[in-house]
Amino acid sequence: MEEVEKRYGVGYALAKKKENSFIQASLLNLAKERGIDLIKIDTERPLIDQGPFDCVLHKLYGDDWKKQLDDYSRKYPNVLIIDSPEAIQRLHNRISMLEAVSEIEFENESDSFGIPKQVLIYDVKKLLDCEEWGEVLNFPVIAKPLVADGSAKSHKMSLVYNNEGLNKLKPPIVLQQFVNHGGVIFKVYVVGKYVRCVKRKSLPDVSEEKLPSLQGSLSFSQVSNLTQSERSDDTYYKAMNLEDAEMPPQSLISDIACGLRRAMKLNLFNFDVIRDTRVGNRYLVIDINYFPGYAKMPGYEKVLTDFFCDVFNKKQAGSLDGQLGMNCEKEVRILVGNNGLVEDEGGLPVSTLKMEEENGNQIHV
Ligand SMILES: Nc1ncnc2c1ncn2[C@@H]1O[C@H](COP(=O)(O)OP(=O)(O)OP(=O)(O)O)[C@@H](O)[C@H]1O
Ligand SMILES: O=P(O)(O)O[C@H]1[C@H](OP(=O)(O)O)[C@@H](OP(=O)(O)O)[C@@H](O)[C@@H](O)[C@@H]1OP(=O)(O)O
Ligand SMILES: [Mg+2]
Ligand SMILES: [Mg+2]
Repeated sequence: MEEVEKRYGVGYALAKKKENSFIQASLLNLAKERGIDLIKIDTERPLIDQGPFDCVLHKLYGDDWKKQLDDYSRKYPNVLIIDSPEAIQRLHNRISMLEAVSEIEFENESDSFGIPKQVLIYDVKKLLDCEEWGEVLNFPVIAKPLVADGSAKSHKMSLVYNNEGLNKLKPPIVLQQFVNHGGVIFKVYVVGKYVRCVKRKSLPDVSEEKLPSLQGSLSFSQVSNLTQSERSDDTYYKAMNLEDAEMPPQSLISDIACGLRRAMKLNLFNFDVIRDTRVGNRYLVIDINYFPGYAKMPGYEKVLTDFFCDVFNKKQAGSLDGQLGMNCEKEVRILVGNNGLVEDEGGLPVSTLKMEEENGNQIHV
């Protein structure tokens, strides 16, 4: 008798905008060819009445969705929820988000990494009382909403040059040291053990000489997500040349990616890194996002399909326990290049790195 190929169902629950960008025919077709069916979860109906799926992929907010996932896991203990809502939750707060960076164990002699100095401001009184935070931070600072819940409001930032610029801010906010970084940000996309680093344009440096002449503050939102035409209207960004920017060391990026994946127990995220121009070999993680815009990576279809195949192969081999293990494989492919949003160089693989990680007892994907 002919053996029937086993097929796997991945249910996805995404906001409309995300669904429109991520769920492309090219992804659906490639996954299908490899035995994986991506099936839309109807968020208007109870999750518990749908499927059962082998895996649930999701980016939705709120307690109701979390409860639905919990109930689903109870009913179908074998379903893989990628990723766990509890693990995703820490990325919804800009303090707990960056605490993950300090949980990375890491040895790298030539480069260092960390996060910018930052202070949590809950009320206007503390905000205007510069003595409260002035010992930690110097102007310019960036004010970021504490909550990162995917709303437009949560992306509204201000670059604050002086006391006058503080007046418009609405706590709770995180005041973060603005660090000159040459106008280039590195976005590192992680999909399980796969890591890709791309360059994007960022805020330009603020010179110490110019600082006294700058007025109040500058409001902005998702600068590194602007399209070419949106940006070219703005003289602000014209001076920067992305091609000239040197990439960060690959070993450093892969160490941080593996470390964050393990510390956060997340498989699908990206993080933003800047290089402190004053120090040169010091890198700072400034933001971590759950399930970012993968569709902007050329070839994302294969990356995601490989990831699903890995997960299901391991599941079939009985080496997954319903939770995805977080150890990095010894081989981590790092693709370094620009991505489609800016000047696209196709992101060809430049090296295969050997990692010194022991796999230990944990299961890994
Ligand atoms: N500490 C910092 N020093 C210098 N520039 C910074 C700093 N923090 C943020 N920026 C700039 O502000 C931009 C937005 O900050 P951040 O990434 O925290 O916001 P976000 O809205 O969460 O972004 P995303 O769209 O990636 O989710 C960064 O891409 C970078 O250009
Ligand atoms: O669509 P979403 O709401 O998930 O938007 C995410 C966006 O991806 P998109 O490109 O698909 O819009 C991401 O862009 P890149 O980092 O990949 O450039 C980043 O801005 C996230 O912070 C956003 O997530 P949020 O913080 O708002 O939850
Ligand atoms: Mg960011
Ligand atoms: Mg963000």
